[in-house]
Amino acid sequence: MSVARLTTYNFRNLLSVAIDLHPKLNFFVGDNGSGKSSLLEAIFFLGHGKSFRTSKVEHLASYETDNFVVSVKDVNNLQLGLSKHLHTGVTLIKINGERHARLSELAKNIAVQIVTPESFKLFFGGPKERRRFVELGMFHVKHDSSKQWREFNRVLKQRNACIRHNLDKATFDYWTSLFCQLSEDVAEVRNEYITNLIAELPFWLELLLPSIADKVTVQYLQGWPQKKNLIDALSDSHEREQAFGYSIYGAHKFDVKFLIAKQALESQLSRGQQKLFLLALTFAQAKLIARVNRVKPILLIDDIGAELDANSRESLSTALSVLDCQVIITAIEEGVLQPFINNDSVTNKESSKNKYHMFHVKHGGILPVNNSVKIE
Ligand SMILES: Nc1ncnc2c1ncn2[C@@H]1O[C@H](COP(=O)(O)OP(=O)(O)OP(=O)(O)O)[C@@H](O)[C@H]1O
Repeated sequence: MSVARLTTYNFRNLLSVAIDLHPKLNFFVGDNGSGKSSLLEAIFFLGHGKSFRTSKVEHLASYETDNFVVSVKDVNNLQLGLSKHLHTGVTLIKINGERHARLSELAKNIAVQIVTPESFKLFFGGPKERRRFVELGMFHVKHDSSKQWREFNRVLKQRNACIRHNLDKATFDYWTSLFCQLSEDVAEVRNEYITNLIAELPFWLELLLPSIADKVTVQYLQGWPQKKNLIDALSDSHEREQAFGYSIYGAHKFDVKFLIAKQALESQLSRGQQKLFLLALTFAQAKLIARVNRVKPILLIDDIGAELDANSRESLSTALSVLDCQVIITAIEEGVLQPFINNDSVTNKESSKNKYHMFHVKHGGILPVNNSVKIE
């Protein structure tokens, strides 16, 4: 999907927004605290039903308001809307005016990916961000995986309760057996997804980080020792589990490791290079989502100037032109956008006017900049 019109109401500090977006390239420029990330957050919220920076959805409503709305329309007039009423807790999902019960219905029409300065810093630290990244991709590529994942988490909770309360052996064995089976199932689906993702990666690394492209290896760690059955690994670690009070192995403990010439990526690459690596991975995921789901993702890049020098932004601009998705970029200074604005392959060659849309963001208000012409 490519958003033609975005409207928001009572979202963070944004004044009521109703703007027309370019099908490919959009820039939002403004000072710190003007509302740029809030705008990306609104689009992200529509794609995921949650924020990328807080787990408290109530924080998304403008101060002293009780509800907020985000809706979009594409060029074919497909309308998607998501609103939240804080007082009742009700989330309203609408597709072409009709109510739907599940977010997965929205996800069939819209896929949103985001890269922020924080996401790249976290990505190469602990496993939490990498798990979130993989889960996001699987949500769009393997629709049944959400159901399987919910069931897995239900069983994990039961098994953890057995460990914590030291329940009888029969009950414990029952939940352990179910837990192992579901872990194996989840790990298999995930393995297939990660294999497909890794296959897309070299192309984007060649564009963004050519000097290390042929030195990268990616390892999928399933969540328990690779050479052991989960049931054996669990029984060998029974005492440790009891000391911790939760399941120390299983599909929830998966991770993905990135190595450069067999060394951990974070010890080999500079911060800017790590950001380019995460972008390459995000583009690989976007391509996979577009291929399998037949919905082109919308890519949000917050604060494009952070960590990237002019050469890196140049390479990124070339990669974006190949990606062929709608991209929404924020920046504090207009100057950092030059490589994107001047790249003729990124922008529409047929018309020098309809290259991109640029907006200035100020105190929550969003103003289109004149020379970025609206698509009629
Ligand atoms: N629920 C809310 N209602 C109204 N204003 C809010 C709410 N939550 C946050 N704000 C304010 O919204 C402003 C915009 O924040 P936002 O993160 O979107 O800025 P930004 O333009 O991305 O800034 P930066 O360049 O520093 O990242 C901040 O000043 C913040 O205090």
